[in-house]
Amino acid sequence: MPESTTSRPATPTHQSAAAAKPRETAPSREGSLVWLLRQIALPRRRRFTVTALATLGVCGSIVTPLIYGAITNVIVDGASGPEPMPWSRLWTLVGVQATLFVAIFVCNLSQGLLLTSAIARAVYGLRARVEAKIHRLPLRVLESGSRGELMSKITAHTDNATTVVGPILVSAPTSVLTVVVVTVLLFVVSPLLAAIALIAAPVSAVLAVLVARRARPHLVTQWTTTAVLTGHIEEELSARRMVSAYGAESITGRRFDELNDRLFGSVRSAQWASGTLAPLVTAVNSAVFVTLAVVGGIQVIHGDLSLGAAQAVILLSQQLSSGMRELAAFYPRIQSGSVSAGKVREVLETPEDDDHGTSMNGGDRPEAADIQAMAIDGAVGGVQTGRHHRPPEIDFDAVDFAYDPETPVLRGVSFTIGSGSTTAIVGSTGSGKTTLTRLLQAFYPTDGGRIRIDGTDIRTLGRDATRSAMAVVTQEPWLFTGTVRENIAYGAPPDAAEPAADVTGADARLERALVDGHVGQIIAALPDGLDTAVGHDADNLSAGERQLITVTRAMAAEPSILILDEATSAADPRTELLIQQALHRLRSRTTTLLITHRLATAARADQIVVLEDGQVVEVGTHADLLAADGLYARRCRADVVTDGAAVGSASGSGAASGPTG
Ligand SMILES: Nc1ncnc2c1ncn2[C@@H]1O[C@H](COP(=O)(O)OP(=O)(O)OP(=O)(O)O)[C@@H](O)[C@H]1O
Repeated sequence: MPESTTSRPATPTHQSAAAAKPRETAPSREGSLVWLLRQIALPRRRRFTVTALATLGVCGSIVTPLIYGAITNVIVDGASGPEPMPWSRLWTLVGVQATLFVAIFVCNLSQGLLLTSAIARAVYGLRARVEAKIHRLPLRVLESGSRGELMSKITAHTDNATTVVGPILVSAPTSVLTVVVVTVLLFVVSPLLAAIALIAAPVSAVLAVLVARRARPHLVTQWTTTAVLTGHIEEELSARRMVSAYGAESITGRRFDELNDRLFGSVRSAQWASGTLAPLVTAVNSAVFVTLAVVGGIQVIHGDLSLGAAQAVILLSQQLSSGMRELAAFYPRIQSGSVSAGKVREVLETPEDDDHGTSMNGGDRPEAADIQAMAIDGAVGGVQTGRHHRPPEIDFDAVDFAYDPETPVLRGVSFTIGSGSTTAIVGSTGSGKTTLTRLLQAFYPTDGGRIRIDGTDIRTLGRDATRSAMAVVTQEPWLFTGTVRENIAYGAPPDAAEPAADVTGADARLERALVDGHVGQIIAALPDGLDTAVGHDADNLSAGERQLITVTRAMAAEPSILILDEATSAADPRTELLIQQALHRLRSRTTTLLITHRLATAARADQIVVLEDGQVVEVGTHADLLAADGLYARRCRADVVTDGAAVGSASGSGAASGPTG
């Protein structure tokens, strides 16, 4: 739902690296292509029509040299023989030839159009499947891979893989058909000339294999480097201010140059390798062509062959060589396509979250309808409509978790957040606070223990039902390209079940959130108010403004569970107070998990959980914890010393009195 950005760059771990490797061995080249054709699966009738049209086109083209030959013979006989010129026969042949040209044109054109549109549709579907799959991949897989590589798989590799579909389905079979039929015809017309013409075939095939073998490693390097370069540029753009601040342009520039050089080298080598094929095959064919012309001419002089037949042989041999050239060029293309098909396959065959298969709990997972009913009843909330009656209770029960099996992050964490209450998690850096929120959002399964929402294990609820109840605001607010209004309304979409009927409801939620979020003043100061465009990095807004907009978006969602992870860290104390007051008003409808380093903020929560080194060391209200004089109390005293600001005494606890947030 509204926001689920994580605030920390991914740290690859042993476990995640293993998870990122979807298969031990890369799929075989043939395997990838067969797999790709299965994915593309053009409709049978369309395939049949395209094949029939292509076959007719090829047959028409093959017949034309024979008709040319017949026309030549009629003219030669009519001009030099005793009989007068058979004009009607000549015009008939010319008419047949002209009709054939038109028919070939129509067949080739309609075949090309039908095939192109069918492939474009199939690619559209394939790209959509890859995109949808990305959302179902376990987070570990996404965290461990490079973003550039993933982007390449979704865009460039998907496109490149599908460029081989047309050649596999149509060009290659029609080229084979041309070569076979032309060879047979050549043998019928003149076995000697046919044998000479065929010399080119094995030579071209051997050349194609040798060239493709040389090109393949360069193609692989080209694709891998393109992916790394894309990732590097993306990273450079998103961190451009930091890069400038540290004067690190030369460092990133050097890395860019290095990758650019590598890409240039691999592209040049791949093109050098595959570029030699066409001229080599053409040279072989030219030699064969000259030989045919000489031998055919001698046969005509000796009267062993008519002039028309010799002409037909030469034209047929041209068709033979162009068919073979196409087949030779097909091989490197297949190589490049198969590399890309393998990459796309890797994504689509990566095992998904358990959640999308069977529940870890086996058979006791509720049906979708049950979950919906629970959501409407308020059991798992109803973020989008605010239909829930009672915010849920959340129970962390002996939760263990590790990103990397060697390094436990959470150990036996247990605490309960009462319905409609606010629990603040405090603890040192790296103690596991954000990790707790990620587990609650079902981004990772727990290694031990349970997390329950109103008594139901979230693994039983399923990922989507669990998250549908939540709104999350992190310390690094995520805004998408659009207007401020769209960014806030993202949290309050119309009811999916009745979108038309709920437009007013969504508007009302948006208005309410604007008032509650206290963003009115800020929005009024923006050039176009609510319609101010927000760029990708929201550079035109301050960090505090961005946070305020994301908090407002979360409010517009009217969630039954609200997760605030250092959500107001960039806001000034007055703005923070306003946000806290607004969040306080949500309290009766929302169960809140609040992560903060500001103890003054934590002090106002109903319950404070102190986390140290992945373990709960203290739980209680601000007053309880001060009275216990443990770690929390010591931190409060240290805060007073360092900040000069009192967090609050036991008697003045904000737990019951103040706003939360
Ligand atoms: N995606 C990840 N992969 C591997 N290790 C991670 C990942 N995210 C966090 N960690 C590690 O888990 C531990 C707990 O991190 P977490 O973000 O939960 O701490 P935190 O208490 O929220 O810290 P902070 O107060 O700095 O935000 C840290 O040691 C961190 O390095």
